[in-house]
Amino acid sequence: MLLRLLRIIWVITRFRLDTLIPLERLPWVLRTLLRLSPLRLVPIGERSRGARLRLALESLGPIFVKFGQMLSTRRDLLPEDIADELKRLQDQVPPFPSDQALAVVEDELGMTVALAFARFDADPMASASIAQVHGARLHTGEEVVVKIIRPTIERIMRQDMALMYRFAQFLALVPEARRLRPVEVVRDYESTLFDELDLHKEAANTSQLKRNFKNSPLLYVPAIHWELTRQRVMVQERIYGIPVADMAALEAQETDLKKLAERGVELFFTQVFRDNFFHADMHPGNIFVTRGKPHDPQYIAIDCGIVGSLTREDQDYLARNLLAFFHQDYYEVAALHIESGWVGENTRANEFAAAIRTVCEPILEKPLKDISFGQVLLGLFQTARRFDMEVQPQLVLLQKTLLNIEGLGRQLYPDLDLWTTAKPFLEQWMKERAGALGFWESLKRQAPELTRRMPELPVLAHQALSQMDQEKRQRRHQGEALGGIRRQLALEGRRGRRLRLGLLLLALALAWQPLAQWAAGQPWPALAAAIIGLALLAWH
Ligand SMILES: Nc1ncnc2c1ncn2[C@@H]1O[C@H](COP(=O)(O)OP(=O)(O)OP(=O)(O)O)[C@@H](O)[C@H]1O
Repeated sequence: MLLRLLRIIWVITRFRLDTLIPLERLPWVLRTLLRLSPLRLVPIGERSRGARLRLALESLGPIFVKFGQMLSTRRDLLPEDIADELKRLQDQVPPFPSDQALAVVEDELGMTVALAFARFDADPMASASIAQVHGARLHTGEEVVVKIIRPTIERIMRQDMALMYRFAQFLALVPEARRLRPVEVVRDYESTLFDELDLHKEAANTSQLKRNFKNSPLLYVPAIHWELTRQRVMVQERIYGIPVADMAALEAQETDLKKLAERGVELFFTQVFRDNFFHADMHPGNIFVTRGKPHDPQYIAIDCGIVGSLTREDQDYLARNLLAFFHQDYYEVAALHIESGWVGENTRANEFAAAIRTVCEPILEKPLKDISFGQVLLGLFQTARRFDMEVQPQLVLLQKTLLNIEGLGRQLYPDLDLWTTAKPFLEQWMKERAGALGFWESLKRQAPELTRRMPELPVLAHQALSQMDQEKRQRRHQGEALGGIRRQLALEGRRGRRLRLGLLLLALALAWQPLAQWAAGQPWPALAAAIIGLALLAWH
């Protein structure tokens, strides 16, 4: 640990990462310390601040490289020049030796490799910072891939994460850096990183995605071999699709690229709105296209380590905002945020709408084919943050996925009109949400809570009625001074009675079962008193 810390200090010195912190904004103690530190004797060199940060992360190893890659997508937090540089980060990690791979497999499966597989390829097909993939064949003759977690990665991860936390805590002391929420960012990273360590989770996500798209023309997901899957080993059906970035191969089989690009958008919105379960690591390396179906192109997805799902509120937020944007109704966007408490209730809708307009108008000015949903959402999050809205990590994950999907779609078919492809999805979803189906769904969801609160309903109904009466009396009092309002009051009185009766009936209907049980155990006088009480309540 100490050695690792010393190495990090050395890297910070060598790449003069201290220059990323604006000295003038530091508390005076830190400022003085840094001014006097021998660090400043090391020349900065000609490289930009982004390039120095990138090189520093690369020299600190795969966990830091992955962290940098994750940061590069947080354009809502980082300056553009740094985000651009971090995007260039590559994790070039050498594969681990095949005898170590075999040892992990045998240890996890509790049997020899020869017993589990008819063939196991010693040379890996791919090797990344956390896992390595080998080809193999089962005794049934089926070709599979075996994904194996790097043997020492967990220990390195724990060490590096502990250091990253320390560093984030230090950064949080600097007022300017606190805005970047360093500790939260590291915590987010930690949870996705450790999720990737457990291949059981990835396998479960894969199975779920497969079930969601069973028999779908949009997506094929290779099957998991559960009997050979453990926490550090996952065995999956091998696929032979065309990598989605291989334009030459897609064109050679005359793939309908327009359809493929549109299906990408459709796939994304189906995952987000129909299933509320989306693959959140949609980079081109994880997406393939089925061979031999050029006019009915189907995607294949692998690597479901990171998935996302939204709360119903966030789903609602997303759909309503995207539609409002689509209609360029910034005031509606602002009102939505205030109404649902996403930004402080003292926010002025006008000011907020103006701020959103400033960010989004230049984006929406472009021709449809150049508009990016992801950019629009990013602009919204950046603005909302200025108005003290806490953007949920799952929404950020979604926004990143959306940017990926758009990038992918436009690369396949540059004229892809995302809005037109997505609009029917959003509108259909809003219709279902607002219509009878949505009401039924929400009733089903709330049923347990309603049953729990049923016995309280008569009391709650009585409280509501008393309050209505009190308000009516107050208004009548004011109304006497204003003569002409009487007729209005009479009308309201009738409406009030109807409402009261309705409420009482509803309360009785909902509380019927517990009331009947209670009544069965009561002596006559108590029951009679209860009936008289209810009658008075209705008449009052
Ligand atoms: N089911 C499969 N069939 C064929 N090839 C596969 C399959 N699964 C993985 N691969 C190959 O192995 C590579 C790495 O797989 P995967 O993305 O699952 O690993 P990873 O360690 O998470 O990599 P990364 O971090 O780069 O996404 C893929 O790009 C693909 O070439």
